[in-house]
Amino acid sequence: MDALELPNGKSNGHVSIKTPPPSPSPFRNSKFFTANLRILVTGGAGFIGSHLVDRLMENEKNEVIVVDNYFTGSKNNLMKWIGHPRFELIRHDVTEPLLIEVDQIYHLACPASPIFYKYNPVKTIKTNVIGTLNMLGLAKRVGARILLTSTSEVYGDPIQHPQTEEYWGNVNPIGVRSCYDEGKRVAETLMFDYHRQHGIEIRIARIFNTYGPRMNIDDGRVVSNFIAQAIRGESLTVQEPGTQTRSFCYVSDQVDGLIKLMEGENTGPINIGNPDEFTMLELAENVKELINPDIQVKKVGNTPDDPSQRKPDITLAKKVLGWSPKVTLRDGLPLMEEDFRKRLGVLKN
Ligand SMILES: NC(=O)c1ccc[n+]([C@@H]2O[C@H](COP(=O)([O-])OP(=O)(O)OC[C@H]3O[C@@H](n4cnc5c(N)ncnc54)[C@H](O)[C@@H]3O)[C@@H](O)[C@H]2O)c1
Ligand SMILES: O=C(O)[C@H]1O[C@H](OP(=O)(O)OP(=O)(O)OC[C@H]2O[C@@H](n3ccc(=O)[nH]c3=O)[C@H](O)[C@@H]2O)[C@H](O)[C@@H](O)[C@@H]1O
Repeated sequence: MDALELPNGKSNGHVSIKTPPPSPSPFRNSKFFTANLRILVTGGAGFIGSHLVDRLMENEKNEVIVVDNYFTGSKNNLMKWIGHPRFELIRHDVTEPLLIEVDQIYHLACPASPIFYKYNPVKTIKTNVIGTLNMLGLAKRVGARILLTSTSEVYGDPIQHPQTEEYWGNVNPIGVRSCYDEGKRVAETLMFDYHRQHGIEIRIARIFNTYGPRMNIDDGRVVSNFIAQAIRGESLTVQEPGTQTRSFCYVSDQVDGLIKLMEGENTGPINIGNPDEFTMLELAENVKELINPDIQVKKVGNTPDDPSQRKPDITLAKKVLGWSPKVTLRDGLPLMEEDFRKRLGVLKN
């Protein structure tokens, strides 16, 4: 007896397939690479985030997903990656939950310049607390390793100088900067509680003042202010007293440190910064000499709770990450000047 043919082309026990199987989905052929790691960068459209994305994308085994709400960041910073098969950009606010499958999370999303984080302080706290909770929840669900970009501001107006990671800080809990520095302190606490309670793999970087190309021209932070002012021929606005100090790290060094921390075995917190310390008056003199010797330096009023001194002790970073910064301020400033001149459309004489 002949095999009985069924409507789907198969037979009742005897093999008799009339039509060939459908060809595989054309999307199968578009998977021409196998990614080893899928990496999420929150705040990846911002200054440090976009430089980090550039470095991560250099590795052909990485797939990078950026989420950003564009509060201080911009698609322009990621233009060269838009449309790349290993890259994805999502407009998303980290204060809302995110469902996604990733292996690593670099959690940078948070306004960083004082004028922007003070603009909507409640939103800054929500970003630091609810945003970090959401990213930790995501890390827990998918088993991803998560790195938080914390800040030297967790040391407040430090009494210990230079600052080691053991120092607990001197922070005003109710001041105008608290949304940021207390927000980051809670974010660090959440990271450690998820680590202890749920075994999440965490990394915490305490970043010290980082500068470089792609900072917003009107970002309000001191290096971008001075460079834009020098190029425009305006006076450099040194906030009083001018003897307060900061230690400036070039962005490529910062990104090296963050990647080493993520790849290494130490949870942190680890200071990532350049220990070369300058007063604001010294910074202004450097900018003047390198960019425009004709400009004036003028003293202007300061804002409350401005830390009077800041310098990282990077012994731990050197020891456990084998990391130390390479770019001096005098080498980094001209690189930033070049970028600012291009964007401002003012060529060097
Ligand atoms: N640059 C520094 O000197 C410095 C120092 C210490 C710590 N940090 C930390 O490093 C990170 C990056 O700083 P940056 O200098 O690149 O600042 P940035 O302002 O250029 O970048 C922050 C990015 O986060 C995005 N963002 C803000 N709130 C968000 C939200 N709710 N949801 C999604 N995206 C959001 C912004 O749009 C922006 O793209 C921040 O977490 C900051 O606190 C920076
Ligand atoms: O590195 C850090 O941990 C933190 O440092 C900075 O905060 P701050 O150091 O106050 O940054 P700036 O606004 O650049 O101010 C630095 C110093 O320059 C002074 N300043 C600022 C602007 C200006 O035009 N002139 C001027 O003298 C300020 O008074 C302050 O003493 C960043 O804003 C934070 O994102 C970051 O977390």
